[in-house]
Amino acid sequence: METSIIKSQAYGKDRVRVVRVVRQADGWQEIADYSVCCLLSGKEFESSYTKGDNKMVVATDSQKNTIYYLAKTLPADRVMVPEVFASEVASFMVKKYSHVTTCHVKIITKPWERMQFDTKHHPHSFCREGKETRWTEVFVAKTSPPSAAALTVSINSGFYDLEVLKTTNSSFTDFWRDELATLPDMPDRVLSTKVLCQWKYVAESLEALRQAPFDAIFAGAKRNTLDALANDPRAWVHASVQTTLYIMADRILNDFAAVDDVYYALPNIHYFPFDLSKFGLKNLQADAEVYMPIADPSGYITATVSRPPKGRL
Ligand SMILES: O=c1[nH]c(=O)c2[nH]c(=O)[nH]c2[nH]1
Repeated sequence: METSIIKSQAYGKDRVRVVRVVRQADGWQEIADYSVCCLLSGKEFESSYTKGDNKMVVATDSQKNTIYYLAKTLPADRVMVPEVFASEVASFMVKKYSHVTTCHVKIITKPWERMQFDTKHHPHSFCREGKETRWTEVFVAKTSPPSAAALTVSINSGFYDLEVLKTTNSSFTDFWRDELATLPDMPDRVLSTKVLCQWKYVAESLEALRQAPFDAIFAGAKRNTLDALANDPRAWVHASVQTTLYIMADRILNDFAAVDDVYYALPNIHYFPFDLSKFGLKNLQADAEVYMPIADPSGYITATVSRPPKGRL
């Protein structure tokens, strides 16, 4: 006789690859290319885990079908923005099935960029530039007591794998010194990182959330990340990865009221000047020109940044 209890459960389909094309009469076409994960939870699924009873199980195959069905039947503007499409899928599941209490939808996008020839954008051809990957994660839940009419929603979005490098105007000096510290002060160094940036949206309702400028926020988060790293004129911003991270996040919070907090994970991928003194060559500190990138280990600098409590919207 089994005595264990289910503490939590969620099941569904992962890596549902769906591509939606929007064709305009003048030949201009848009593409959205997604990998979708859809997971359902609810008390009534417990017996499928504990008793071999599948009666309440919405097959993961049906969940996959629903994603394609919605990609076809929803108006294009509810499919082409990943946050909006994820919200549509999640709220559809929660509303359609009375025994589904929460639905979690994650979308990873494939960033096709429109081809450009002599500054002219091509109407229907795209290429993959191999840059960052945009993703979003939506949770829709029935409020308690459960009611299909009232849903709570939360959205996290972000991007990862934005690889950047700068060859000067980054430093790391005046850090804690003790018998375990061997790193010399680095008043100027190569800085390289692979940015993971994610942000949380604030909204009263699904309807209010639909108004958020998701695409502009994604573009702004990326722009602020690059601009803070490359162009911020204040020397202290470049004193460490920590300070640069803080300024990146602060800029996003200042630019976008719909963003509640911003999380960054910035690996500090070390590029150490190679010591060539044995060959009579100066290549350290101010003489550094030849570097050895170190795959492992890397630094790993993270923080979540938000507005101060009273300054929140
Ligand atoms: O920007 C940096 N922050 C650190 O905390 C750190 N630690 C380290 O060894 N190098 C660096 N660089």
